[in-house]
Amino acid sequence: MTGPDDVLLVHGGTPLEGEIRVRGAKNLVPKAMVAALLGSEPSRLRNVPAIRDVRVVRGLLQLHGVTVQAGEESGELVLDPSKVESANVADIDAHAGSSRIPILFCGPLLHRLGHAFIPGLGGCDIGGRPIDFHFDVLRRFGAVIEKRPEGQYLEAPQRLRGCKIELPYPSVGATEQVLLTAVLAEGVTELRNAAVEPEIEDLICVLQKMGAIITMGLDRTILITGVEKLGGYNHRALPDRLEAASWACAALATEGNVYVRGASQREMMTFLNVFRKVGGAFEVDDHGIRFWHPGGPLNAIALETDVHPGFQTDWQQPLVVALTQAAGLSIVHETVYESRLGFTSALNQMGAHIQLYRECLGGTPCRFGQRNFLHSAVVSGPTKLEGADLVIPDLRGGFSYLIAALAAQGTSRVHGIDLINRGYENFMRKLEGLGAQVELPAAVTV
Ligand SMILES: CC(=O)N[C@H]1[C@@H](OP(=O)(O)OP(=O)(O)OC[C@H]2O[C@@H](n3ccc(=O)[nH]c3=O)[C@H](O)[C@@H]2O)O[C@H](CO)[C@@H](O)[C@@H]1O
Ligand SMILES: C=C(OP(=O)(O)O)C(=O)O
Repeated sequence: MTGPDDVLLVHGGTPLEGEIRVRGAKNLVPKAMVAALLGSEPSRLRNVPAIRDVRVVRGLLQLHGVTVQAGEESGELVLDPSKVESANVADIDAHAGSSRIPILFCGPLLHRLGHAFIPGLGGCDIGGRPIDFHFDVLRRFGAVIEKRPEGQYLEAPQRLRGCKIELPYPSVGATEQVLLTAVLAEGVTELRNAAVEPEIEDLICVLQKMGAIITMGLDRTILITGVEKLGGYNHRALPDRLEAASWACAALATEGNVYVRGASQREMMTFLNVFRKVGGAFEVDDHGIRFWHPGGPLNAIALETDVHPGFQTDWQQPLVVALTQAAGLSIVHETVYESRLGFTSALNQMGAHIQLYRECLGGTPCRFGQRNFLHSAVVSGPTKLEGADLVIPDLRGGFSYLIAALAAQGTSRVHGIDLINRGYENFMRKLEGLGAQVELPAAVTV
């Protein structure tokens, strides 16, 4: 919801300089919290960022009788699932539209209670984002699913049973759905065409600490041998490679120099290669990565987003802003989400030259080719950006607009900044710490 407090004035033209810290990954932490539901003992999750997706999951867990308390160290949560109980449907429904994580409660709740109610999902509006794979796999385990006006109601008439599954596409969420369901199902589950993103590996580490038996094979195959009971875990969440890359792009686009404490090379190798090809400089040390613009022109590139180990789609939007400053024609082919380039029209209003196409402009024909989706872009640069009135469309698009406004000449009004809190911890404080000229209008109009 946007209101006067949800607008940020950004005075562009100042390079971002300094240091910020990233904590645990948005795309792992809420899922590790859900995993705690499967245990018979408390779990400790460390390196938890203060972002909205964590708050949403905390609320849903508490509704189901899980106590969630702050631990001893900063960013530590202690989750005790010993009194899991059914929650009131109206209370769960209050979380409708808030995040994509509620769908991952299915398996754990079916194991613990024999039933589950899942509200309508939220998440970024970057494509249709169906959940058919999730329900197909849950049915294979033996769940019965009924669509009701207020959401989805699921039952497990008997203990869920392991099965053989092949995903039509290596979906991150559907892979996690299988993992969180198979670990306590009877017998063995074989998952083919699984997603293998670093956050999935980290979730597998969490589950293994709880007592699960999971083997990651070659060729996207995962084997899970169901066990009778799981304990708790003590885990430090892997760092947020998506947030780290966003700050890297902000450093590049503003001709700045930002040290991202906590950023980890291993999970960012594909991004780092692309960053270097574009002309960005970086240096890795034991505690993080420094990103900077080394001076001179940036290079145009051809880029396709893909499932891991390809170029992560969530890196695409911030990088496109940096590409508006590169000399020549860059090609961006978005193959994961059919509508993730709509944010570029506002960049064009700021002076960028970005043309969208329905064709697959990269080397790989994707699921969206020959259909009515503007999913390829040609970015021609470099272009001077001017401040504008911007309305944030989604999480990464929102951060990209901040980058564009910071790189632009003049002042931008960025509306809907609260959306950024869903995945970027303390972004306002971080921006100010890096010297960004930003102010909330409340401070301006008083
Ligand atoms: C909370 C979280 O972790 N979000 C991430 C997760 O989203 P999420 O898990 O929702 O993304 P998926 O990997 O499932 O989606 C990938 C593609 O599969 C399609 N699909 C997916 C499920 C399904 O049932 N049917 C179907 O058709 C989607 O429409 C999309 O085109 O992985 C994405 C891909 O790395 C990231 O961009 C998101 O940041
Ligand atoms: C698409 C994203 O997230 P979600 O799946 O939570 O909408 C994202 O983090 O960029």
